[in-house]
Amino acid sequence: MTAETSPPAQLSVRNLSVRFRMRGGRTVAAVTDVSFDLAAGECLALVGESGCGKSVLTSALLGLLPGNARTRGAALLDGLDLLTAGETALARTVRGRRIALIPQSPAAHLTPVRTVRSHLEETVRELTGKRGDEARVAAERAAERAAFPADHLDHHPHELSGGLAQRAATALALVGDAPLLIADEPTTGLDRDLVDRTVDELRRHVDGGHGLLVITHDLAAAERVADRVAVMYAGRVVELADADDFFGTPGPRHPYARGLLDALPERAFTPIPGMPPELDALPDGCAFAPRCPRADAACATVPALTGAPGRAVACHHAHTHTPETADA
Ligand SMILES: Nc1ncnc2c1ncn2[C@@H]1O[C@H](COP(=O)(O)OP(=O)(O)OP(=O)(O)O)[C@@H](O)[C@H]1O
Repeated sequence: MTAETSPPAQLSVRNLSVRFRMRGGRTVAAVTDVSFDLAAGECLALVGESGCGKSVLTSALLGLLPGNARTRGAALLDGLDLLTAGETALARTVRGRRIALIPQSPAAHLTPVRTVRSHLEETVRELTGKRGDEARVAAERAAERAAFPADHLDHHPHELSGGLAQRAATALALVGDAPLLIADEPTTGLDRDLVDRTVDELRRHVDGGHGLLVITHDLAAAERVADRVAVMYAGRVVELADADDFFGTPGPRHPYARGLLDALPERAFTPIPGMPPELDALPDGCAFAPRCPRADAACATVPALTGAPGRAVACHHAHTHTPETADA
């Protein structure tokens, strides 16, 4: 898809950076210069190894960063800059209403003394104004969509397995019908059948016109749900690709993204050697260079992300996608 034919962005993130100030003057560069657009009716999957900044990025969008964080850049949601909107606007008009979140640790977001039904009905009342039977039906419908079993609706959070808490969190996020959904590892703790069921429900949500930013380690789930994929490494987006090209032919262009796919058991099952860098001690040039088979002197400078939104890459030695050299 070229920039000219792209649908209008619902969420437009521009040069977003997040820094944490630590004791002793250390700075953690958790997110650096991230830019992407997300349209209504589109799913973007954010993938990358643990600690690369995926959750910090979503916390920044929702105004949920701790006090030692500093942000730069912009994140426009239908024109409202989420980074400068202020806590009152975010709490009253954004969280739950314009952006719903499936959080990474759902059990921690449920109140221990209340049942799942009570959580769901209260959220329905608060976000939609429905009352009584109407609220009950809407709550049960959301539970069903999230594959949360009706006979567990009157259970308390401590009575739920990790997988059930995950599905309760998904139901809660669907209830308000927010135009944008952010799902942070929505399939953790689910077996493969339930992963597929959850992912397919999320896809239906997208096909109904909602935007979805899904963060996942599960590349099979990403392949099933996403229109585009953003690969993060050491706080930066290093590749932004159409999902069909990325998972199929011609495949990823960034050596790190190729390594992620090659590490899958169903592919080459070859792990990427080495470890990601510490985010408070990043190298000067490309952060992937120490692990990269293609690195040379050019990698002493950080490569910019260049190219159309469906095939952008930040690498001095990206794999090329001309018909003759599709595998180069
Ligand atoms: N409050 C904080 N203070 C300092 N550093 C933080 C803070 N929160 C997160 N970080 C650091 O920011 C980096 C990015 O963390 P983040 O949780 O976004 O990674 P992630 O890609 O979501 O990982 P995972 O997939 O394991 O959730 C990590 O190095 C983490 O230690």
